[in-house]
Amino acid sequence: MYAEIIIPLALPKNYTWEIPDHLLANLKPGCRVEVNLGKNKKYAGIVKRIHADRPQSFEPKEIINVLDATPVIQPFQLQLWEWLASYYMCSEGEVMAAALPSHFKLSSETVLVFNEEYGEDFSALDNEEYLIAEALLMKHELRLNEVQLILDSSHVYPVVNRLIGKKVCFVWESLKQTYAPKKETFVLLNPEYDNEEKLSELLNNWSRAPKQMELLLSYLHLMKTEGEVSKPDLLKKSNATDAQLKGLVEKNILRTEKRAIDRLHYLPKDVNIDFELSPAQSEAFEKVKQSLEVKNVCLLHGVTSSGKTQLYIKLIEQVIRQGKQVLYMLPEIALTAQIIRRLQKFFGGYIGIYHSKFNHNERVEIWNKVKSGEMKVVLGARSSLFMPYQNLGLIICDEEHDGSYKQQDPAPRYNARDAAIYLGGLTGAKVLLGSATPCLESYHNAKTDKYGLVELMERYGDVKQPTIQMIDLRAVPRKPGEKVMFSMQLMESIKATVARGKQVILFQNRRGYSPYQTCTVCGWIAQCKHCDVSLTYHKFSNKLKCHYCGNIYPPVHTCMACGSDKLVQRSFGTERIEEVLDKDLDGVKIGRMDFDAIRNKNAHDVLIQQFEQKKVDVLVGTQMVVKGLDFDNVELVGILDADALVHFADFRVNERAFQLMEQVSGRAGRRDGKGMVMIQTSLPNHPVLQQVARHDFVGMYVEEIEKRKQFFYPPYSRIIQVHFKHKERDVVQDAAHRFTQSMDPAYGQYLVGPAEPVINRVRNLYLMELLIKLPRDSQLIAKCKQDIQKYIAVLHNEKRFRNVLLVPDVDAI
Ligand SMILES: Nc1ncnc2c1ncn2[C@@H]1O[C@H](COP(=O)(O)OP(=O)(O)OP(=O)(O)O)[C@@H](O)[C@H]1O
Ligand SMILES: [Zn+2]
Repeated sequence: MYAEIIIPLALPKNYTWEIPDHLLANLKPGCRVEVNLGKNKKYAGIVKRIHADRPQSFEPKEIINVLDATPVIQPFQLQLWEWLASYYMCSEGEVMAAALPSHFKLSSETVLVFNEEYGEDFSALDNEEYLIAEALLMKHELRLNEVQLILDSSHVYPVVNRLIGKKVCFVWESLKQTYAPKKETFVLLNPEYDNEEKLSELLNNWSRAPKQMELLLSYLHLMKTEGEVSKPDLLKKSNATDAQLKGLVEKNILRTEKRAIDRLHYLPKDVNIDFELSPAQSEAFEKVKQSLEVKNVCLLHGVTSSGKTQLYIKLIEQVIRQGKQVLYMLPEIALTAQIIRRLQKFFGGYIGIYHSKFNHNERVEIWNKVKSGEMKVVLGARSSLFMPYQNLGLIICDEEHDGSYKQQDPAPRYNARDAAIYLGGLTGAKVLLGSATPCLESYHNAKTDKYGLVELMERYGDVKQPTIQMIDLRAVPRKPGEKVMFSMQLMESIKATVARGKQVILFQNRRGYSPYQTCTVCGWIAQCKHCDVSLTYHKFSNKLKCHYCGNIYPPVHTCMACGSDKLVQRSFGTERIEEVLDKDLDGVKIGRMDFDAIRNKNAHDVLIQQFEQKKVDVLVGTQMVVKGLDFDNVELVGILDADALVHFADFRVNERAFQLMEQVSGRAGRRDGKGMVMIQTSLPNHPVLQQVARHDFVGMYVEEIEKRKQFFYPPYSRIIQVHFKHKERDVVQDAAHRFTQSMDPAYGQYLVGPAEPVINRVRNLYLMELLIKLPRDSQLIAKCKQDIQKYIAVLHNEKRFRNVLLVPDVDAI
């Protein structure tokens, strides 16, 4: 017998291995096996299929070992992988690499790291495990080939697998930045008193220390209302002292525990929904349910602050009461402590968070609990699609328009929203897409009855949509070539808003201090040596940075071309806005939310919390401030440079600009309806700005969809973009033209280009692009994908083009 096995590499096809007789009985699809590839490379691969067809063209090797007694991957997951690989034109191995927590991925290059928490007591280990554990304790980390030297080589993988299972060690993830979760002390009740009888006995027989009793009662109350109790919170709300708490801990009634704030598994498993939907929300809720009875996918188009999240919560409740699981997907950056807390309040310990920035142990723990069915709700970014669900009933894809659902690099370049719909089909789960600004493709699918459509057009609590005011920058005096940062109206409004105790959000989609350093004499612009882009000045670090390749340069004081010192900084980023505000607004607290200020997830959450608690008056930010945040005191939103949003050579430019502006506007006036949005622009009559001014999503849709039809763009066509990269410009250009010629006979009418992109060099590689716009004919699309693969291979056979990188991107955005 033979097995088709997926190994985590970009091989065009899955390889086949022979199954030795003694392993046959234990082998099932979805189990991991240890296999050899080439001379001495070893991998843990996943068995996809067991069959009796001996490969014709090569002599198969034998599987070395079976690592799992039961499958780690279920059939529907294997089907999802297969679909992703074929649809997005990559290998199943690449999907596997993205889908599995590193824990499950072993290869010759794997580094094992000792888990300090395990301690030094190895008495529970067998001989071989003990040998490795000892070596790990001494050396802290070991490569798998070192393990091989210690043990007889045929045993390595199973032993390592057991050690990981016992948490003696874990697999080192080289490229992931480590996420240090914020720790806080939490207070827990000794489980002995979880039982009513015991608890009342304790309380009734209380003799001394009335303060301690009071503290205990506060604890019990907080536990009921909040679901979990942190020490600072408890002491503050009960007006108690540290010593009183210590007393209760010494009596073994309460316990304290230091843990990460977003680890949730200690929460009681309890569903507790204590709010009612408004009439409009109830109507939408019923419609969503009806629609999902007849359709597999429903789009909920609800304006900002209409309470979509509340509606999801009610739906989740129903699904988990039916004993099913729910996946709640959000764009990575929107997965904040704010939304976690909000859901945790209702679903306690039933909810698990799956975040790429959590460490492996936590991720594996959630993986296992989803598999055992203990976890009912998974809140996660796009990779949460890959969890081993048992009984998935519902997938919610919130902010479904968000571009970050599409993975750019590396493969699989999948769109998690679309993959969620496929996953729904495989598992029988219904899919709810939600957004205040759906993407055109989804809205089109809803309008043409492919999806259900439910619209919720009013904000919760009788609150009005924010008023939009255009500020015409052409009327603002300035020096030629200079950009206006603040018009007088905007500055005055900021001051007045803050003076009323209200908060402000300012949006500028550029980080750093200034994106151009230019010479006023000769026009020279500071540029990256490796990329065709101008360098952004960062004042805090006093460096020039390339936002494409990340290279850092010292600041320039004289023009590199003419030597003049007449350099100016044109345009402005968030850092400069913050500086100007700091100078101009006395005593006003400014916060900045962008990639530089928010290096880790923690800083992001801390800033959101400071803003919630009104410790920050004005929040300046990039796209990050746009994503689904719910603040109750924001009155003014300023969009500083709307022109930059509508000036892009891309067919989605208007759709994107509308989404960004409508979403950021939606942060204003969420409680009292007094929200005001000021948009600075020199194009106040631009159609998109007018649509934003009227909150007219449908108007934008009607206008844009017509253009998509006319110019044959999605949703009317399917696009595949082929990227070419090489360090020599003429090689990459010739490669792109040669490739296009080979595609031309069959697909000529669908090809656009090849052409150089606006930024034609990144990281020392010159770029070319070919756009293929195909009719929505699945056979033709499948054939085209095959042909692309074929002609990539043909091109690579030619010596001159051997090292040209060709990357197909299906449904590129
Ligand atoms: N039925 C309700 N009962 C109590 N509070 C509600 C209700 N509906 C909405 N809210 C509150 O109104 C605010 C806005 O709701 P929510 O954040 O769910 O809106 P949203 O539609 O998700 O907005 P956005 O698209 O801007 O993220 C929240 O603070 C929420 O708690
Ligand atoms: Zn660069």
